[in-house]
Amino acid sequence: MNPYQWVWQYAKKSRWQIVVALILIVINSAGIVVVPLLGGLIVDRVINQGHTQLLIPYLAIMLGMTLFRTLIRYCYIILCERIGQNSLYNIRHDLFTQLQSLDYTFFNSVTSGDIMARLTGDTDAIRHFLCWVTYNTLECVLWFLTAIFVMAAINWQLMLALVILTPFIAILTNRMSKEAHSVFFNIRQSFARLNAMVEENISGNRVIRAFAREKFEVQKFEKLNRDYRDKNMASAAVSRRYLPALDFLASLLSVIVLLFGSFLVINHHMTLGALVSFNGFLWMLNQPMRMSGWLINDIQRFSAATIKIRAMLDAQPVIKPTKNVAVTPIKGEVTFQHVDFAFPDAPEVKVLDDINFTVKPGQTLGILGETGSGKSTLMNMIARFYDPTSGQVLVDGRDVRDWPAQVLRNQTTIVTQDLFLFSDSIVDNINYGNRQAPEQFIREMADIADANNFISTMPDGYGTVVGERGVGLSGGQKQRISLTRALVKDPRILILDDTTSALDMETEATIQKRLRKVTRDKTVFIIASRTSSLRRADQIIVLRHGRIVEHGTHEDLLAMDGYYAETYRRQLGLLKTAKGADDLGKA
Ligand SMILES: Nc1ncnc2c1ncn2[C@@H]1O[C@H](COP(=O)(O)OP(=O)(O)OP(=O)(O)O)[C@@H](O)[C@H]1O
Repeated sequence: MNPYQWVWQYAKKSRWQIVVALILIVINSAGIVVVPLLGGLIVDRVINQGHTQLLIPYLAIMLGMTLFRTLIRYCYIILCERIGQNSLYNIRHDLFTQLQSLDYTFFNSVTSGDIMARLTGDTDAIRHFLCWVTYNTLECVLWFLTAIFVMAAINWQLMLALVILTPFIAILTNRMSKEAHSVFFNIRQSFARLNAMVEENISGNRVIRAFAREKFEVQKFEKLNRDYRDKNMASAAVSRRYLPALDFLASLLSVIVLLFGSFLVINHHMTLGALVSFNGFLWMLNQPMRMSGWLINDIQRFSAATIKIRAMLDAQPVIKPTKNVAVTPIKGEVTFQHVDFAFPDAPEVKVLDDINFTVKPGQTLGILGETGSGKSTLMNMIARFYDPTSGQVLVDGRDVRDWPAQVLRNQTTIVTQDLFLFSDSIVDNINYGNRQAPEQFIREMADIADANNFISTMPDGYGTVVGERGVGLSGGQKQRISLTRALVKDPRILILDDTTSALDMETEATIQKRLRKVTRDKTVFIIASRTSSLRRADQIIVLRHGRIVEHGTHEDLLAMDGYYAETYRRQLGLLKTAKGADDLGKA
């Protein structure tokens, strides 16, 4: 499908408006011939033959026609704007809906700046095409054809003299179109890189300030900014090369008309009025030639934009939706059977290697492992954010690929390390997964997560609006709000990925104690680096390089005297030291 067929899918929803706009454009272009024709008649009949009584009617018709055409042009410009905006509304809708259906694999491979470029700059190029380029191109084509037809009717020899230039115009516009295509694609890529950098700079502003790297950031921006400017200059260079030539050819038309036209008038092959009319039509050939360069640029910008937008619309989620499965309530038993996993961009690196375990509803599985050992990836497989490369993940004995993703995700909640809060009120952040949650329930859950106290002391309590990504809250406060949000959703499977790492041990212990009460019938996974958070789990696994190297209860693992036991002893030792120091301080 070429870019025009693709955009037609959206534009055709306004097909009646398009038909009306087309009719109006044709009427307007036909009406354009009246003024030059009357100009010729005024010379021949009023000036040469002395029919002065005709001057006022001719002028009145000229004025009336000009007003009529202005009105008609106004109407189709409005219509084109409407068609363009409506099409764009649907394109944006499809893009955003598609964005929601894409999975982690897509977001791992595209920067948010690039996505933003598609949703803003690229859609604007399409709007400009539909709202402006279309009717201007159509006008140019119609004027050009009408002019050729009418001018040939006035004097075909003179018209033939002008046709000599046509091959040159065709060669120039064709060459310009080809060069402009790659130039605009490069501009588009450069704009996406610039956007991505600015987006990252804004999200990472705290890190930049903390490391005092503002100058470095400015230099980084300057490099991309320069690249963007240079790419735009390259586009200007294409215009510079071709537009003067097109302008020259357009001006050459006047020279040919005056030269050859005067010769025809002098030799009585043409009246002076006919030459005036002919000359009056000349701008209808000139104008399209001059405009063609600009229109080609805009068409190529549109074409480059559609490539990026269509790539996003055509992207397929790696996680395929499940078809025709009976939906039953989830109980929460989770089984991993010989699960291997590698990311698509590094298929040779096994991030998970032969993982096996079963967790029953009501049980808790603790996970310990060095950083990068695969803990978060393992958890992401339960709600099917990734599918195993081999082996099976089962929920209630059924492969997760046979559960509708919506059902699975509704009943599985992950409190991720990357705490994300919307710039909304605290209550709207908390009930994000359960909009109908009663106020009392929200407060109870907030109490369990030890969030109720600090939320109640905030200026507007639960109605307090937090900044973007939770700005204005401490790391521990964000963790507690995220935990409350997960509890309010009341899922069957709860995954806590280092959720209480920012809290002091005492608060963490209190939360864990309260949590046990509400998670009695749930399946809980706790990823933690403190063994104190894991010791009460029914089973604990230790991951190393994606493999389970230890598996059992707290006591089993201590008896094994491996990584867990060593970590436990080290942390206990630290604890004792801290307590000893505390006692010393008190003394
Ligand atoms: N999108 C990705 N593409 C390729 N490799 C990835 C991707 N995400 C993570 N990895 C790699 O997979 C491995 C496991 O990552 P994972 O986030 O699961 O570790 P983790 O044990 O949760 O670490 P941490 O304790 O630091 O959170 C790491 O080596 C990491 O570099």
